[in-house]
Amino acid sequence: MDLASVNSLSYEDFVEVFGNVVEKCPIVAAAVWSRRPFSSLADLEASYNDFIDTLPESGKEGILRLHPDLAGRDLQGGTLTRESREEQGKAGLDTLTTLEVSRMARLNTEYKGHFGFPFVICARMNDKVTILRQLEERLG
Ligand SMILES: NC(=O)N[C@H]1NC(=O)NC1=O
Repeated sequence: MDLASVNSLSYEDFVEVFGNVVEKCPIVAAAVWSRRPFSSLADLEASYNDFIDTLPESGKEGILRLHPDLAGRDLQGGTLTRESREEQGKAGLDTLTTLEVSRMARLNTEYKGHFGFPFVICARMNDKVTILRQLEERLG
């Protein structure tokens, strides 16, 4: 889809295409549609970033809270979005041992109890070793 096509999308179609750029937050796409026409892909990306940056802390925390746990019940239950399924799969989180799943669940629960939102990391740029290391480091 070229830029002219993106800029000519109805807001319904724009949300259909770009609604999960921010995991489970189609409202961001619905809001960003108002900023068209986009002069480039970078401009579209910047529009997303600008919208999120202007949210109050509670709004940013709300976006984090809609992220599925890594190797969590959504992955185990097959209810991840396509994007998250691919991302978590690339990190090898879909082939953890039972013991590793339990350890992730315990650490995720501890993290959410401490911070009030889930541990969020770019899974496709990590693997199960670095993800577990980062999770433990952030818990201190
Ligand atoms: N909790 C968390 O980081 N989840 C997201 N990260 C990612 O790359 N894919 C996800 O599902």
